[in-house]
Order: sequence, then C-alpha cells, then structure tokens
Amino acid sequence: MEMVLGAMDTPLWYWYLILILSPPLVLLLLHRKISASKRRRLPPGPPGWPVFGNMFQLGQMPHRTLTHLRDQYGPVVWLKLGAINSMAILSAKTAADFFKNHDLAFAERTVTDLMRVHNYDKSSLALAPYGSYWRIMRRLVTVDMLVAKRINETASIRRKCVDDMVGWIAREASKVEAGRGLHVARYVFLSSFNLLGNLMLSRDLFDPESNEGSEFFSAMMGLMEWTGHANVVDLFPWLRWVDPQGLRRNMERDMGKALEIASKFVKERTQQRSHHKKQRDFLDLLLDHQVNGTEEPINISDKDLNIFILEIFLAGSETTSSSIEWALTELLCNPETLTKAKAEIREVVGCERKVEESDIENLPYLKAVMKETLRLHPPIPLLVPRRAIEDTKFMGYDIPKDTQVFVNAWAIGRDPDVWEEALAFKPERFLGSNIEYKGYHYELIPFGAGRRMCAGVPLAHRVLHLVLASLLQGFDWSLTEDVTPSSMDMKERLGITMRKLQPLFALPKVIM
Ligand code: HEM
Repeated sequence: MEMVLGAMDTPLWYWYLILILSPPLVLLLLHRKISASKRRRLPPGPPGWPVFGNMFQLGQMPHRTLTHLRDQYGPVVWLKLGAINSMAILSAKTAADFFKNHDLAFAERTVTDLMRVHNYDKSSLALAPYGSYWRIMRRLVTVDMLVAKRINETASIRRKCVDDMVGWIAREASKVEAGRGLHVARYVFLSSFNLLGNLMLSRDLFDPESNEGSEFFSAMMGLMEWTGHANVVDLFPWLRWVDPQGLRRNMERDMGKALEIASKFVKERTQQRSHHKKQRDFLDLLLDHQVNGTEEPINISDKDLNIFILEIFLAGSETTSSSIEWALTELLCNPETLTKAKAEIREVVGCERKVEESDIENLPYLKAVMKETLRLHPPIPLLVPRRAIEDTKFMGYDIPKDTQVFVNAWAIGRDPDVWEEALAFKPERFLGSNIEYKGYHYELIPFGAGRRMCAGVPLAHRVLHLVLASLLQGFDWSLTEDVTPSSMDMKERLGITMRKLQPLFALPKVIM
C-alpha cells in the first residue's frame, strides 16, 4: 500500500529519466557480468545449450558419461546444469589435490529441492552447512556412537541381525527353484534395516516372514525411492510450484509419515526412560545430549532427533545391501576368487564356530574382496556433492562460490593411471598393499574423504565384512541355470545408490 502511494507522489520527469536510462544501464551491467566471466578462467567442458546447459548430455548414468568426458577435456570438467555451475573431478591425482588442499573451501553441500521437504535439510547432518550444528552432530556419530569401544559393545546386536538373515535365507534355500534363485539383496537390506533399528532404537522394524510390512519401513522405502529420482526442479527452481514429476508431493507424504512414527518412538522412549534397562542405544545418547550437551551454543530439538533417525536409515541400509550384492555377483562371476575367499574363512575360522567381527583383521583376502568391490562399484559413485563456500582458485581455475562439485569415485576407482587392468576384478591387487578406504588414499574413495567423509565408516566396515563372510561361511552359492559368469548382466541403475540393474538371484545351499 505504501509503495503505491509513494509511486503516486513521484514527479513525472523522474519516471521519464528512469525509462531513458534503464536500457543502457542494463546493457552496462550485462557487459560487466560477461567480461567478468570472460576474465574468470573456468575448467574446460562440453558446450551446452542456452538455458539448459549440459543437463541433457549427462544421461541416466552420469558417472559413466563424466568418465568419458575425461578423455576429451581432462580430469577436471566444467558443466552447467540448468542454472547451476558444476565441476566434476575425474582422476585420483585431482581428487588428491582437491581433498588435501581445498577441502575446507568446498566443505558445504548442495541441497536439492526434495531435501527441503519438512525442512529436512535444516536438521540433516549430511547436508548441514559447515558449522557448529554439523560439528556437534558429527561428533555424536563418530565419537559417542561409533568410537571403537562403543562399537565393540554392540557386536552382539550385529551378530543377532546377521544370524536372523542367515536363518531367513536357510529357510528359503530348500524352496528356491534352480531357475529362479533367491533375491540376495532383499535379505541383506532387511537385515541392515533391522540392524540400524536395533542400534538406534533397540527394536526390529521389519519382519520379512510376516506379510504385514511395517508402516515405518514402507514410508522409508518411499523416501529412498523419491530421493533416487533426478528432479527437474533442481535445475529449474521456478518449476517448484508445478512439481511436474509429483516428487515433492510423494516426498511430503512419506517423509511426513516417517517423521510421525519416528517422533512416536522418541516420545515412548522419553516416557519410559527410567524403565529402559537395555544397553544404551543411539537414541539414548542423543537424548542425553539434549539434556547435557552444553559445550556449544546449539541444542538438539525433537525435530532434529527425528530427522537424525531417518538419516541413519537412509545412509546405512541401501549402501550396505548394494555393496554385498555387487560383491557376491563379482565372486560368482570370478569363481576362483570365490573359492579363495571360502578357503580362507575355512582355514581361519573353521566350521565349528561362526565367523565373528574379531576375525575380520585375520581375513586379508576377504578384506581385499570388499575393497575391490567398492573400487569397481562404489554405492554412491559421485559421492554427496560438495559446494564451494567462496570463490576459490583450484588447479589454476577460478571456481565461483556455490559451484557444486561431483567427485567421481567410480571414475577414480577405474583410473588407468593408477590401477593396472583397472576394469578387472582382482582382489589380489590389495594383498600386500597398504591402500585403505579411510580417506587417505585418494585412488580408493567409496566413502569420500576430507571433513565430510562418511561418518559411518567404522560401522560399515564391520557390517560389510561380517555379512559377506557369514553368507560365504553359511552357504555354497551358485548362479541360476540361465546365467553364466560371461552372460551376467553387470549394468547399473542409479537411485539413492548405484544398484545392479538386474538384481542378483543366486542359489544358496546350506553348509552348516
Ligand atoms: C557401504 C556403506 C556406506 C557407504 C559406501 C557410504 C558412503 C558415503 C559417502 C560417499 C558419503 C559422502 C562423503 C563425502 O562427501 O566425501 C557419506 C556420507 C555420510 N555417511 Fe555414509 N556410507 C555408508 C554407510 C554409512 C553408515 C552405516 C552410516 C551411519 C551410521 C553413514 C553415515 C553417513 C553420514 C552421517 C554422512 C554425512 C557426513 C557429513 O556430511 O559430514 N554411512 N557416506
């Protein structure tokens, strides 16, 4: 209202002056912007379309497309995705420079539209700006929840969940037909889901032998489904209100449901805390921090707590099951490696007892199999995109603030400059080598590196090895009649993780 009155008071000559001056002013500003961007030295990259930039060139498998671009443009490639400046890092050498020398400058995340639903991004650890909230939440995970002593205390929980999985598979084994096989990843996923449910909330959240899927499980499956879709709104934010793919609507519904259930779990716990006699779980640690965490000026709200619960499921369940699916696929396609891995378990552990987490360090071949799997099939091939906090000089290029960065762990794992026979599955390459996936060896970064590296590595490390070793110790696996190692379809499908496009169906024969 005030604006309208103000406009009526303004003399007419003023508006003439604005009308005459504005086109040259706009041109001048445009010219300055163009010459500034000309002065800026950007990395090379494929030419793009007006408005759309390179978005149509990336295709369904952006990690593969970007790897091909390396041949033409080198290891750092510049792209425009709609309005978003983007940079891709495609070799181990450039990744080393990025993480060693520029980690802080790129320590923020890009937040996608779906991650803003129910203000998820405001409470998320994985998307938090690099600041005190992130520091506190990260410390809670890496120190309070996953420090070696704490992890050791929860070994029995993982044991139980893996035993459950082996039991489910054993019961199915006799029923599985030679032509169909068993959908391995489904069982691993359910067991990982329950494992996280037990570590966090001391409860199983799914029973695969009951037809009633839990509501929480279904809502979380929805969340994972929608997050895995490429969303056109991220490239053209003005389409947000149209929501052309309906993703936001679906996400609102499923995330709303999951948050509602998570908040019920939390409420139940706060009411029964004095009677809660079991081992203290992640939720107890968070609630303790809510009351006692005074060292920095940040409190964890109930909403933060609920979102934290969702985030741990999102981060830890599909990543684990797709890694195991790829590992078993590679072993079945390379039978000599399967024989070696089984022989090692038989020698070190024997048949009288079950393989334990404490055996992992004595199973070098099994560890090599897991590294080789994660080298060729990193579950999050482009990591979680970083974002430049400020204008930054990187490898002689001028990278503008807010540029999003894809570090292509998939391309790096296949970088022919660092890996001999890069495309072959050869666990032996890791025997006698000191290469680990802990963020110091930039040629193997399935968990990322630097400040924003995966916070769950110590847990993932144990779970991956325990699950794979238990599957190998408990069963003789073979391919279904219609598949041979050479005909196995190794194509990928990119969703929230990079899964096998055709799920692995294999035949288990119980051995103990
Ligand atoms: C095979 C299993 C897993 C893989 C391959 C994996 C991979 C990753 C990757 C690539 C990132 C981004 C790293 C970066 O930006 O440099 C990440 C971040 C993260 N992961 Fe994992 N992850 C796994 C399991 C887990 C588990 C079990 C948990 C939780 C207990 C977890 C919690 C997180 C969190 C909280 C972040 C965000 C860290 C931050 O932004 O500071 N992850 N993960």
